[in-house]
Amino acid sequence: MADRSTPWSLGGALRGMFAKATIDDETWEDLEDALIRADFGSTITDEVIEHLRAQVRRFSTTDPVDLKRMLRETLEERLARLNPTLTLSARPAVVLVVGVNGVGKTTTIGKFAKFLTGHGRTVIVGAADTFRAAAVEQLATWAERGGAAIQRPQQHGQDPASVAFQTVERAQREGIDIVLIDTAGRLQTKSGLMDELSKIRRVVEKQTDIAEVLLVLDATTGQNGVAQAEAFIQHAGVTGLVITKLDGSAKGGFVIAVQEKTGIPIKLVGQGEGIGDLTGFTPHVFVQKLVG
Ligand SMILES: Nc1nc2c(ncn2[C@@H]2O[C@H](COP(=O)(O)OP(=O)(O)OP(=O)(O)O)[C@@H](O)[C@H]2O)c(=O)[nH]1
Repeated sequence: MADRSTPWSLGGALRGMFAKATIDDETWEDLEDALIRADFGSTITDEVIEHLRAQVRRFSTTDPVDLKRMLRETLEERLARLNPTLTLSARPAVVLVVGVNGVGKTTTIGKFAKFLTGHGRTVIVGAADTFRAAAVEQLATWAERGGAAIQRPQQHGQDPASVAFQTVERAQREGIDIVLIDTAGRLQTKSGLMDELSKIRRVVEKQTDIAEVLLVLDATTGQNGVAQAEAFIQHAGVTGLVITKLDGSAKGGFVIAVQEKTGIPIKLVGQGEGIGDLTGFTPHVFVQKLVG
């Protein structure tokens, strides 16, 4: 993760508590407040506190430094229950990128392309959000910055599934390693959107397996954003989450809550508007920055 100040860190909220000589009632109240404010949600907060109280009793410690270490271990253990590794070994590996408008899908595709080309992979982006010409142009700009080729719709409003098909076909013909397909975030109806996604899936699956379906979520919207993305979680066969805009969020606990709530692993994290501001997700590194 980029080395910069993290607004989502619990460091400030926990500082007073860990500066004390011993663990007391106030320590537990402060910890609970800090977790709730960071958007862990009440269930995870209660479970974490209960687990830590039991640990503190078990090891008969009164030292806040021990408590801090236990907090890190507990959060890391919870985050590490799911595997954050991207499965991109197929040739080509096809990745569908889904999510509601405005969460940072286009930007994420550009950053992800850059990340992959930086690791020596060749990438093509498919513009399967075909109804907004401006969206195609914006995607083309990001694809170019990421060092990726782009498959554009041949006419306005072309069937998104046919653009996806042509993108995969071109990757197969030209020996391109990774296909990133941008999809629409908003249609008239949710069922229309889900039908469109299933059609893309059906068409592509005739050509090759789909390697990943990545759902992009905006960290600044917290739990509300998860509710908005519910249809994707239910129907789109999501294999991984991308959390964007973590740099502008004070809700570090959202990262843990969202993974537990959806049961889907976080695979990428965006922390800025620059092309280099996307990294893989490493629970150990994340928790170090979260707890301090
Ligand atoms: N600070 C910050 N801003 C981000 C991040 N990712 C995306 N953004 C910004 O969020 C806004 C929306 O990003 P887009 O990539 O256009 O989002 P989209 O989901 O494709 O939206 P539509 O094009 O409307 O479908 C842009 O202003 C981006 O610069 C991030 O990790 N951090």
